Amino acid sequence: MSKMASFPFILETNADTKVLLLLHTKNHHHHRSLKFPLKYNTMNALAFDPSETRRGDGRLHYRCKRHNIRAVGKSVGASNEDKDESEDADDMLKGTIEKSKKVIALQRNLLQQIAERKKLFSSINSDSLPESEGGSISYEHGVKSLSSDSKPQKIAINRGNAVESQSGGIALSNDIRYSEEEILDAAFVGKEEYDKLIPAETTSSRIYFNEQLQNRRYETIMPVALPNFLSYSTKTSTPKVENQEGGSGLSAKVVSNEANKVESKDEKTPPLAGANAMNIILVAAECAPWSKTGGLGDVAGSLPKALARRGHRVMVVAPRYGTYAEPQDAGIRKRYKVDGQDMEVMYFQTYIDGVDFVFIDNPIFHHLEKNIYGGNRMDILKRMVLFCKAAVEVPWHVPCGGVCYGDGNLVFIANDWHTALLPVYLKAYYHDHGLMKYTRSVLVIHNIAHQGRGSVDDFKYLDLPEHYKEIFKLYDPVGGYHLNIFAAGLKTVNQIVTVSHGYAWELKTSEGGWGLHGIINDNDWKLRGIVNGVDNKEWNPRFDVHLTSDGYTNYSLETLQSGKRQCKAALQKELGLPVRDDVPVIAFIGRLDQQKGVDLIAEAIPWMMGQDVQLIMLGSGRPDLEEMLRQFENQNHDKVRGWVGFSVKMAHRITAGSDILLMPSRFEPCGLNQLYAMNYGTVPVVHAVGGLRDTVQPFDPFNESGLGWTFDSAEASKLMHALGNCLWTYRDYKKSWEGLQRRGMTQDLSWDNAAQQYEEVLVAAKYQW
Ligand SMILES: Nc1ncnc2c1ncn2[C@@H]1O[C@H](COP(=O)(O)OP(=O)(O)O[C@H]2O[C@H](CO)[C@@H](O)[C@H](O)[C@H]2O)[C@@H](O)[C@H]1O
Repeated sequence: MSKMASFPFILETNADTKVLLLLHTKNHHHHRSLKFPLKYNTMNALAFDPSETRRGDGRLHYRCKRHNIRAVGKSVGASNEDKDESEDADDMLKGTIEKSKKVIALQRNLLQQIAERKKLFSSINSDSLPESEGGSISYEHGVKSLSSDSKPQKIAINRGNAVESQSGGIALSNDIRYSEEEILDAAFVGKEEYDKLIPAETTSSRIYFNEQLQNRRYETIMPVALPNFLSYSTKTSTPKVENQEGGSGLSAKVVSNEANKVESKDEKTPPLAGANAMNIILVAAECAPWSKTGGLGDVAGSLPKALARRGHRVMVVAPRYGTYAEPQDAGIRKRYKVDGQDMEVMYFQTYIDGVDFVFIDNPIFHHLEKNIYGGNRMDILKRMVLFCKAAVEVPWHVPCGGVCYGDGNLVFIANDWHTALLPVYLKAYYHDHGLMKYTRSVLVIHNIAHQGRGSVDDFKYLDLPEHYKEIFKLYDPVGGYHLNIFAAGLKTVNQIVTVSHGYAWELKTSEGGWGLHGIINDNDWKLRGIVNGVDNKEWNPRFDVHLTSDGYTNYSLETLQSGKRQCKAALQKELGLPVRDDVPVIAFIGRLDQQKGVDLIAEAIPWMMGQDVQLIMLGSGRPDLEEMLRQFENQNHDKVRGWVGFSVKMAHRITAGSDILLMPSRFEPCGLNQLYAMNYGTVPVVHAVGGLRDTVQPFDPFNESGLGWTFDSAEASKLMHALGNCLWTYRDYKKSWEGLQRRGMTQDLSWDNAAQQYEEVLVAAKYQW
């Protein structure tokens, strides 16, 4: 040390003086003691407390109370001993610089990987990417190739495994999970530990960081800071980085800024499925927008896209009921036997939003788009036998993007009784013969009320070995033994999902299981409830294409009041109702059958008509209920509109233009309309059952919380009571009403949440034997 200033003092600089610092840091969580050399000019701003400074053992001891730092200083060149220590210090300094460089290189590498993953996501996810990236994008039989001037790369979707980046970044085999402590310690540990922590093949490894770590704010006085690159899909603050050496040519701050840029481009990107990425084929009797009679169509059209966004290779297989614009003939013909008759199928396919849509074509499906489940029992059964037989072989026969999915790392998602034969065929035709060994299946229950029941004799149409008959046989106290397709599917499949937690519970009761509760209880170990999501492209007031004409308008949370008012006026005008902003508009949308509780509305109509309200009902189904709707309108022409039919456009417009959505369902596995309603600032009044109970938290006026009104049993009086309270709040408590609307609109109802949970089920199925 060249000189000591008078106290209190600031350490003065001198070119060849080094200070060996013994650092004791302390915070609420841990004590750390570490040793490393610094050039003393890095700390020349530290004021030391004179009372703590003392001289002894030939070295200078300083203590800084404010920073809780003790310093032991030595002059370089003062003696041999000093020299040794100084050289030690030099070595340590060099070591630290080396480590810093390595960590910065690691950061740069990881940032590249992050950027590539982001691109991969965007390319799967977004149609608008080509413009925003300034590159070009081409779909070539499902292989999406993306080129941009700055960073040419090709992303190929691979057979048998999910996603691979050919530009060398992402893929691969090793899973390394770093805990928070490990990352923090990376800056402190010695070389051996450091090398253990960051293996040489890091660049070809998947690196995961737990969420806590991603969200944490890090500040450290160490020269190397790691944290910002850890925040892949969540926001973090920029860490404080003090890189004194700067020898790498890339400052950590630059690295951090790049990470922020990458992040801000697409903040809501969900995480990749990572090592869980697999091939998924969802098989359903309907798929929106091509075919839809209700919620199943919506789910088949939306869930696969959310799974694809997670990095899975995803296909939807549905029957081709009509002539669709996008899907093209894949040029493949296969024959299947149904009831002893050879039937040839063709395959039409298209690739949209990262999903392969394959439609199975045969004349028995034609002209049924408006009557998917129409015809007699045998007609439906034959359609479903053909459909399931063909669907289970699609991964072999239909090359999507030039490459078939294959049967390794493959999971089928079957839906409701219509496709419950698929897991049975998978087992009987393939697994039992050592084929498709690694293919698994999941069965989703959207509605247990429809089960594919028939006479036991119908078993012969299923084309299965005789010993399979037993799993189809079910005893019914009324009808005796019968054939039950849902029952066989539930027993055979690897995992079962239903569309809400509440319904998962109800299915196990004799009231909710519709005769299948015994089987569901037996298979409880493989049952899970996952609440449906909302397709935020389709059902979003901000982008809704049905709100762009006829006086309607798109709106968002910010423009909720004016936007909704305009939509309400447009709806009243379109339906010929008095255009009044102050009258509450109550809506019902749904299939007209016993399930939806339309009869409860009928009972409540006289009371409702005594109120100053407007009621709009849209539905189709049972002829007697359709007639009832017409009557409501005829008898209350100034207040009621009963639209009989199936109109997607009107469903959207009614959801946007109404104030209240009524869902008095007797049972409701999930219910999508109440979710759509909340997304549009329309307040739901529902029977608290199944998914309705799960998704509509009752309004609490004392705490200004909740999302709508619920009633606890399917009775008209309860409906009136709940609706009465709702109307009262609408009229007299505007602030509370706005709160309800806002809370509804700000929920995250996206499919991404559900997709993540589905992924867990698919993984469970994959590792099930
Ligand atoms: N007349 C009409 N015109 C236009 N659109 C109409 C319509 N009638 C109904 N829809 C639309 O069909 C869908 C109905 O979905 P739901 O989930 O409410 O009921 P559904 O009983 O069909 O579905 C079953 O499967 C879904 C999906 O899992 C579960 O949510 C649900 O509880 C279960 O009963 C909505 O998109 C709705 O707008």
